Amino acid sequence: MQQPATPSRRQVARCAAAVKFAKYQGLGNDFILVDNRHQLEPVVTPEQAVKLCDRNFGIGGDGVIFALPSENGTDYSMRIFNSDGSEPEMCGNGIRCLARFVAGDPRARGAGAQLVHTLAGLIQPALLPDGQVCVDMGEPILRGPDVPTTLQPTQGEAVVQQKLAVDGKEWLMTCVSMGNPHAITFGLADGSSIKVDSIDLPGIGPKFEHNPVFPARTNTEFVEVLSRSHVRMVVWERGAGATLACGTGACATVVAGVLEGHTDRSCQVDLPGGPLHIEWRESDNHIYMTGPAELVFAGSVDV
Ligand SMILES: N[C@@H](CCC[C@H](N)C(=O)O)C(=O)O
Repeated sequence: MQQPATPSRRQVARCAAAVKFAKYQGLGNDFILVDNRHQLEPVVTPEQAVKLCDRNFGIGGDGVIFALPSENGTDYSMRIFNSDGSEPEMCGNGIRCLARFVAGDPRARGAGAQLVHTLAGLIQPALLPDGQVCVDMGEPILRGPDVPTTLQPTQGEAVVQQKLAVDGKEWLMTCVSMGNPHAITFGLADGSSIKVDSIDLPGIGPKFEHNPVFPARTNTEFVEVLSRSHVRMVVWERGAGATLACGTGACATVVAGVLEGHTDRSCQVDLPGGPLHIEWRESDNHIYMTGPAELVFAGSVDV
């Protein structure tokens, strides 16, 4: 009779690997955060991230985010896996959450600024006395679907709408990169404006995300203008689907709003999960995003 195979020590160790995590949310955009500063390689693989993000069989989240060892003199590095296992360059709500997580005590107030290395360059979150986090997100990059161009302040008035046919309609899109790609629409080529309540996100979102004009896929923002300093936005995220908020998406929305002449440089962006304040500062061409980040719970999970 064949004996049942005895698992090797290595297999046992892998089965039993417990990963400590904290789940945070920024306006309902929720993440599983892991302190990975002891080693360069994330302790969770993209495949394991998909399982951890599953809302029925896992912890549940829009992504898994790692604080990694410092690079280039920064305080630490950040990487993220989307809930589909893909790796984006940046995450605005996520970096606010990570900044509070790394600061230690989730109730810590005003712990000062951090310098974080990301795949989108250097990003600087600062914890505010009221518990919110203000992030210097760096400079936006304006690009059409294929040719990236660094956006200079002197080009601030340029209109960059491009027509894109999706679902039998011609959408006017402005594409802005915050390190990760965003396609923003305020309306259709026939002159009609977006009403966010009438957008069928699950129906239409994937048709933008996987449109061949976006070789790296895209995040898509549908924006309704309430005033020059106040917009509503819903988002279909690359690799995560409909989320309650998207920080990089809110930043890209205000850049597009300024370029298309809809908004001022300082603007409140209302998302399904709540408001973010965005300022595209003229003096340095950087975008500053301010919003909340809250601990949901912490624990340990076997991967
Ligand atoms: N929710 C994030 C963006 C996360 C990355 C995005 N799904 C992508 O693939 O680019 C944010 O708050 O910015």
